Amino acid sequence: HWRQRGRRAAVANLPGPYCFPLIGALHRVINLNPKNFLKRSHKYSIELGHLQRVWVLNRLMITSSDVEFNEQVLASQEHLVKHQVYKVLGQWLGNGLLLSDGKVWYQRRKIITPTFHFSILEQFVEVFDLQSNLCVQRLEQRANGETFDVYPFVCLAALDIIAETAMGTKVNAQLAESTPYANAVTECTALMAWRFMSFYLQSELLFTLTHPHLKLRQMQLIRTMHAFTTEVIKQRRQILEGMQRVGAEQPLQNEVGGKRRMALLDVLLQASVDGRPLRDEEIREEVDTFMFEGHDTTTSALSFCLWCISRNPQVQAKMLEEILHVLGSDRSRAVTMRDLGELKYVECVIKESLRIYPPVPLVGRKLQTDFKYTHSKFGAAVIPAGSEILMGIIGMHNDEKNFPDPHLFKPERHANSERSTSSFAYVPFSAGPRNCVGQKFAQLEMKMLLAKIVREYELLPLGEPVQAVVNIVLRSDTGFQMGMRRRSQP
Ligand code: HEM
Repeated sequence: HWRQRGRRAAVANLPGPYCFPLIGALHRVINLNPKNFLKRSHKYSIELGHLQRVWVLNRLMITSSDVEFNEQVLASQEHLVKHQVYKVLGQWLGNGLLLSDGKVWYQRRKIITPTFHFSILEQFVEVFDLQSNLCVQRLEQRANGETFDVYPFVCLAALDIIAETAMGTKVNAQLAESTPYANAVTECTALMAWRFMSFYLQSELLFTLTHPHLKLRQMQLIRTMHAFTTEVIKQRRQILEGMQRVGAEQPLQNEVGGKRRMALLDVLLQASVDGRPLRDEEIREEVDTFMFEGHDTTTSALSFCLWCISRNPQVQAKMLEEILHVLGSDRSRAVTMRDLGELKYVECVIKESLRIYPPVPLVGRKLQTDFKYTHSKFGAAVIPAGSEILMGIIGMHNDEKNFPDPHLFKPERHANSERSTSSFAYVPFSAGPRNCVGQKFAQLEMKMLLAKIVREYELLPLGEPVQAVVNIVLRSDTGFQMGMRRRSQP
């Protein structure tokens, strides 16, 4: 119902770049790429402030690293539809929780939230423990004091972990005989990350027309992944039905190690919406979403965190002291959920790394209805329906108004969770109704891997510094370079 003139008047209270007739500020977005995105956004933010209106063609974008504004968007129960940029992932993830909206999202969120219950996470800690041991073992080849990139090691560990917990199936990403599925997940993630940051490659049509061979490859990869998850679901459903027929109390048995352990998939198989169970295709969308969201983000988080630790020897020493105190030095003892709960300083280290390098640096919404807000500087106003809102998590986290000396790595900031500013100034997992369902899962997984790696190896400040780039999730253009040396056994 908004006419162009009305839309302009509605946001006239906000600053923004000069907009040419018809094209608007196209010049500002057309040559954005993963490498220059963060620098440019920072520069624009200094020039014009944290909250801006940007017209591109007839699209109205509100870019905001303004805590007051973002709090109202994130906390809203109404403005939950994702920005269209996420559509790049659509052919792989379908209507999974990350991309869906409306009733589908609401119903699935209700089913999925309890899958991350404490008692289920506790079983996953066993998977974290065993897969982290494997990661530590694989790092041995690099513990020679020479520079290397830790990213591939962490990525495969994260993939193994999410596959085993989400599907109850091993994909052996960390072993030599990795499955085609695991390879397809990593290749497809990289391909989509590349498309994500290009203004025109986000469109499926333009991508197909300009890169037909890559489109074909993308289709092959998606086919491989869908075939695999579909088969896992089918087998798991058969087992479940078989067990239910014989009336077993604990219906599912994990084929690995003979332990009874639920997978996220099992919860989905047993769930129903409006009295009907979820169809295999719907379940597949959720499993695929976990596989993507659950490995790419944690890989980014862990890689940046390890890099920060390697550059801050005092932090590392303090971590080691806590780890040895809580876990001891006996490598054969399994680390439990309770142990992880006691690693308070490690938790602060993770939080600080997520502050400086949030794996999801920005989140976007597309307004379906008008968004009314009030702001201490811009007053009470409305952003018209149809507008796009891009919220810079990384901008808020690195703003000195929210965190003094924002570039300093200071885990102590988080020690006594006192905060002078709004809790919405620190949102690595987003906030409000569409926050991350996997937050607890991710924190436990990270604690386990970091604690085991730091207990075994000293991380050395070798190689180039990280250079953050936005590739769906935050990555580093220079990799995550460091050295490692085995610690003498205490
Ligand atoms: C350090 C690791 C992680 C970070 C920083 C992170 C961050 C986020 C953020 C910021 C969002 C909101 C995205 C948006 O609004 O566009 C989100 C959503 C989501 N995350 Fe995570 N995440 C992490 C790990 C995980 C893991 C391990 C899982 C699954 C096991 C997971 C599953 C999801 C799902 C399903 C959503 C969509 C929720 C919804 O829209 O209702 N995440 N995550």
